[in-house]
Amino acid sequence: MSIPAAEHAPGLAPAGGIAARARGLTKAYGSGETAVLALDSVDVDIARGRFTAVMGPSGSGKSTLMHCLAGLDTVSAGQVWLGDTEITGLKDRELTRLRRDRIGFMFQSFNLIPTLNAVENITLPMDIAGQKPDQKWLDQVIDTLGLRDRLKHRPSQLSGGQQQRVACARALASRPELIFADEPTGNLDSRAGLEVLAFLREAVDQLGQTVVMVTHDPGAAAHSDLVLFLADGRIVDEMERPTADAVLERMKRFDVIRAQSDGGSGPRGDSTDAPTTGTLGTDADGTDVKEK
Ligand SMILES: Nc1ncnc2c1ncn2[C@@H]1O[C@H](COP(=O)(O)OP(=O)(O)OP(=O)(O)O)[C@@H](O)[C@H]1O
Repeated sequence: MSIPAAEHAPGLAPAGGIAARARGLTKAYGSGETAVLALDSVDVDIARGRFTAVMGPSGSGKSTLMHCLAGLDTVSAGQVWLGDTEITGLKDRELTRLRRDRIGFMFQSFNLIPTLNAVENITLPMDIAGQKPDQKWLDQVIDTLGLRDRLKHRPSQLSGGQQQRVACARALASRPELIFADEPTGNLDSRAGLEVLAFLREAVDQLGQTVVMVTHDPGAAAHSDLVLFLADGRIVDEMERPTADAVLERMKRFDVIRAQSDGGSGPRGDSTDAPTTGTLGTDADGTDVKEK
């Protein structure tokens, strides 16, 4: 169930360690009549050691939020911190190093190097950085992800789910402060998607990692501890201990509001990706494959 607004503003952590935070985060694309306000003065805390999902209709600003929090995109106004480091204002070079050393990434397309085998892909970012992996940690990650007997395989010799597990291990290898996953199950069938979600969950529960995942899928969001809901570039709600059904119900309300306000179309994209009951179908806890 949604947390009543009276307790604290949606997106702000009540207590505990903060892995990343933003204040007044604003991102505009373009200028003049074609300008789009992708993020509208967002205040958000990402709690350390938790699994946070970000949901919202298409064009609501989910990817932009992730990119700005991860230092992959510049902001128009406001401030972003990773831990105690303010990243807004860092030079490109410093940002590159910060991303490399302190953040792990997973994307819908697994982004593995086809000519490298699994273990080479996993350690590639650290190799590029000239860092030696902590072998004990690496072993733990590899075993947690069930990749021990696949380490010498190239991506083409692995299933989609296994490839995403390699990408997950690559994101975890340097023991980053924060892992950003953008639709990590978007290219997987529901079984492989479930597997990856379970591993992300384990990364949080057993390895103490912090994960932020953008998703369109209520079933995927149900694996998180907290769902942040974005609409029109703002965090409008949050849900602790989400279930797929509760997330789906919340997403449907965006459809209703949109239908009431603009008849179903607007400047931020002319469709919502809030799933219908049908997309959940057989796997309320699973994932559905979404075209982007
Ligand atoms: N590079 C860009 N140039 C111009 N507008 C952009 C750019 N990137 C995003 N936008 C706009 O900013 C808004 C937010 O986009 P964003 O991709 O963050 O939304 P999203 O919630 O991730 O959408 P989706 O669920 O469809 O992936 C949209 O209106 C989008 O059209």
